Amino acid sequence: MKHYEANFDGLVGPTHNYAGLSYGNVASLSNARSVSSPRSAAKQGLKKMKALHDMGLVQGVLAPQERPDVYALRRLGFQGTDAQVLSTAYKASPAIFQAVCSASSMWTANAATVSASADTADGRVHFTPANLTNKFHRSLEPEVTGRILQAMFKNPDYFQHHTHLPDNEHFGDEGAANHTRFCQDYGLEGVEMFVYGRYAFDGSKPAPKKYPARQTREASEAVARLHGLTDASTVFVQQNPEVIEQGVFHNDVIAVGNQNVLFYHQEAFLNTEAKLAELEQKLQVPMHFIEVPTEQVSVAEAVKTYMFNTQLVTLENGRMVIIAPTECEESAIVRSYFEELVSKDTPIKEVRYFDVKQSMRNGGGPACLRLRVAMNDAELGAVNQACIMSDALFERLNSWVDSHYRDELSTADLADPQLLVESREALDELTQILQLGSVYPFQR
Ligand SMILES: N=C(N)NCCC[C@H](NC(=O)CCC(=O)O)C(=O)O
Repeated sequence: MKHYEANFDGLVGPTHNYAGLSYGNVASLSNARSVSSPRSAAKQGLKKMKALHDMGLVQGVLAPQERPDVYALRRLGFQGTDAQVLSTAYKASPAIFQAVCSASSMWTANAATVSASADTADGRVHFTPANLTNKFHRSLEPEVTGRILQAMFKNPDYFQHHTHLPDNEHFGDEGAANHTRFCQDYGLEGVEMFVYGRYAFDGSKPAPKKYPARQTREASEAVARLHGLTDASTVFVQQNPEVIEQGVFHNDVIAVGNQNVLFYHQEAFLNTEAKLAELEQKLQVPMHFIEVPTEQVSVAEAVKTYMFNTQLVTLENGRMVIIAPTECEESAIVRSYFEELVSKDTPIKEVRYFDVKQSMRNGGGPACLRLRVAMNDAELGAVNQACIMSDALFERLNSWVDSHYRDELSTADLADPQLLVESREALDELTQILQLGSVYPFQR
């Protein structure tokens, strides 16, 4: 039996825009109101997916959500035809209006937490969509995310889907961005590391004061319980509140792991030494802990370049490759750090740079764009094959983007009622391409 770690990347939606919606996310705030290009954003994402497919990895596609979210506006009391709802909301409350237009579901590292069948009590792959309660625009995602995941991972013999956690900040859950699975091999039992920013029910514990800690310890524990993980196969680690204050709004902005490698910044965690010792002891496999010292790369430089928001993937020959954004190549500090890293005695042997600038401007690097699912042959065979990248699907999706996406979008363009029509036409066709069925509210 073979085992894989598949990456399911979020397809950028037709309303991709920069609205400055994420307090605590430096890039989102500093690029607010810039003009975006949904077409080139979607194509940059597709190029990365195709490149990983060409590297011999299993690559999948996760569909975006329906935006503008007219249903959310109706829940908030805006009435009339869809066009009237959009125009009255835009005039009455542009900030709420922009929030319901965000294409933020593209960052599928926040779509869900996924546990491999080798780790779970019932031997199935478990999925819990993230509730994303900390940001209104992201809290609109979990229901449709759950439906899309169920349409992709349908077979109940292999896949178990949970409802997202209660929609309250006490159980704020941001999904796989704060979760990393370590293992010797993808098919063997691993240890799942859950990283949280604060305790919800204990105010005496450390927490950031300025920027929000989006993930709570209680949420992480609830997901581990739902997935049937044992104490022996989990480690709960708190993020250093000081890095949250510097723009590390998810742990995947400051650390990335794969198999028995953890690549992380010196300041990423609290109680680092004891927690990493616990991880290694539970995994019972020697770990490569690659710690980047502050004196070599500051937290600010790491946040600016997203050197940890990288994908660490294992090729068939066993070599690990870092998939990094071009911002890392453009930084003399980070580029030379990587040059030195690949010459050292660790499994990481190469760095490949990708232009995902359209996503980076909203604080989303290569790692944000993908959801990892470790699977064996039988599980992979049970996945909806229309969602698995191939040369043909790459061509098909590129021409789909060409025929439906705009070249440019400013925040004012979001109020154009035609954008809703275009978006729904695009998504309707997409559900046929990816064979998802009627997952969107407008289709039900
Ligand atoms: N680190 C990971 N895994 N994901 C990145 C998510 C970026 C996203 N940005 C936004 O939602 C900005 C949207 C705007 O400002 O228009 C967020 O902050 O939740």
